[in-house]
Amino acid sequence: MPDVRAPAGGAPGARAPGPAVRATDLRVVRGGRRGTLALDGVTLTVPSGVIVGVLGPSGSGKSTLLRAIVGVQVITSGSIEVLGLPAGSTGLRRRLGYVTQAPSVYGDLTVQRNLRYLGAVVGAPASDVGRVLDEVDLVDCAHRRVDSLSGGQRSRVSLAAALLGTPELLVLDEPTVGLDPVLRRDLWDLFGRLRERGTTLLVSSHVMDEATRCDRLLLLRDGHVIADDTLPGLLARTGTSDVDAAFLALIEGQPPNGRGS
Ligand SMILES: Nc1ncnc2c1ncn2[C@@H]1O[C@H](COP(=O)(O)OP(=O)(O)OP(=O)(O)O)[C@@H](O)[C@H]1O
Repeated sequence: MPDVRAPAGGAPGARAPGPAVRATDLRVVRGGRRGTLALDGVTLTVPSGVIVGVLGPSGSGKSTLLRAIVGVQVITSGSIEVLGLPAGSTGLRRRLGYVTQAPSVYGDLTVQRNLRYLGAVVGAPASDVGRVLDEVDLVDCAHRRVDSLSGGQRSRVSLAAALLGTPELLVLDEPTVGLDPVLRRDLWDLFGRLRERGTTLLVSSHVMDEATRCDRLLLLRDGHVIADDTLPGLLARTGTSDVDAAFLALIEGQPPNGRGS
């Protein structure tokens, strides 16, 4: 299944008041009853109109948190509200864009046909196809089959699909994996432009230096949020000069498994 997304509803510029996401004491067990406690009492608020970086080591719960926010993850307890509605509500389908780590477009169709099809599914105007191709810098690849593209190009097609309909909240799970430094920079520039027009972005990464491009950071470890702060706030609080060092300083103050704060 491609990205579980939804195009923007309402008039341009009409944004939901209040935070984009509010989670309270969220617990998620993955893999059945005897499975893994992937999120363990997560409480957080994501303000609207900002870029929030969701950072943490592999297995810390980043994807699970994003899945819970877009409503594709069964939660065990707690609550999660997105754009003022319970996560997973039908009313959110047209207001969210979600890009997973897995390919989310059809390999045997051209880029343009994918976008036309996915745009029609979410009710985006036909003119959106040209706009999103331009935004992800894939105009020259419009008529190529997706399975002939490089990995980086393919992930930009998925991102283009998520931009169809101008969603209010974009949830991107490790969108820069496998991209070279130039493409990564271009993508972060695009995220900045999207933020300027009022979109809220939640972007997961385990590349800590991408933190410098975010307005706020959520640091996860073993299913816990160990920091929810701006980068300057985080560095000041930990007396460190980069996110890696801040992360280490935070976990050094915790018991094993990060069950401390
Ligand atoms: N389908 C699943 N069944 C059982 N356990 C799972 C499943 N998916 C994830 N988990 C477990 O849930 C925990 C959180 O995983 P999650 O994928 O959310 O982490 P992540 O921070 O996104 O990792 P990565 O950076 O490697 O993608 C991990 O312990 C993982 O092993």
